[in-house]
Amino acid sequence: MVVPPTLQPPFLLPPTARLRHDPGGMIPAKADLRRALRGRRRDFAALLDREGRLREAADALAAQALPHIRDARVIAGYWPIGSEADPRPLLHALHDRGRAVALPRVTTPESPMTFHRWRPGDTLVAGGHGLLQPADGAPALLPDLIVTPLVGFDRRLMRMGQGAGYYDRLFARFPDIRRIGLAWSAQEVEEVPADPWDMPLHAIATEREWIEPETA
Ligand SMILES: Nc1nc2c(c(=O)[nH]1)N(C=O)[C@@H](CNc1ccc(C(=O)N[C@@H](CCC(=O)O)C(=O)O)cc1)CN2
Ligand SMILES: Nc1ncnc2c1ncn2[C@@H]1O[C@H](COP(=O)(O)OP(=O)(O)OP(=O)(O)O)[C@@H](O)[C@H]1O
Repeated sequence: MVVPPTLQPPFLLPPTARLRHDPGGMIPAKADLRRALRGRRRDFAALLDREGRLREAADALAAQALPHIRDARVIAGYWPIGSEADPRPLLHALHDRGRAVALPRVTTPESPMTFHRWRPGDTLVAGGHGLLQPADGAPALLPDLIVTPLVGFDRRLMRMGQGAGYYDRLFARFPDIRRIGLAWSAQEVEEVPADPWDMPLHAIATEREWIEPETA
């Protein structure tokens, strides 16, 4: 029997968290907000692009994040798709400083995301959703810091991603690994609707600032 994806068990959740907690009838809110925020991110990146400032913004993002994450030894980043905050200058800077850098690889929706070594110039392989991922031969690495792309975030350091659950499941499995979000400043909202399984980030970098609990 083929089980529809929505009925597959969320394996890592405690039984009480399996039913969506939705006291105020908020379930559509998350999907609506995700759509709105993707639109806002696209508009913001398009504006930067029109002004010829995308590279400058990516450099500013790297400058905000680098001082706070350069102590990590193995950093998991991501290869940007669409209008995501561009972490590439940051990944190059980390590599230049002798850090190991890894990129995510996903296969099926159920399989956990894995991380594989990336070095400048490595060939990446097309995955679904426009993703470029490390090739089969790239060695798997266990990061001590994860840099995650965001669709939206708030000052409590709660995040919203693609909604596929890859990062949620990863964070539940490795709660001790530092979780740093990257976003364009335009992706901030007053409050991301949080589900029981959502784990806050330790910090967020935008092209404008570094946001930590003390400064939030
Ligand atoms: N750059 C990047 N790499 C990543 C992720 C990500 O969000 N960004 N992932 C995070 O999980 C994993 C891949 N999973 C993904 C799951 C769903 C969609 C997705 O639904 N994409 C939309 C396009 C969204 C947009 O235009 O912004 C789609 O295909 O319709 C993308 C990636 C690992 N690698
Ligand atoms: N710890 C977990 N174990 C198993 N499934 C999980 C876990 N956490 C979340 N999920 C599932 O992942 C799906 C995506 O959740 P959510 O809408 O919160 O995504 P998100 O906040 O955009 O994050 P992501 O970047 O991980 O996609 C939900 O269907 C949820 O049931």
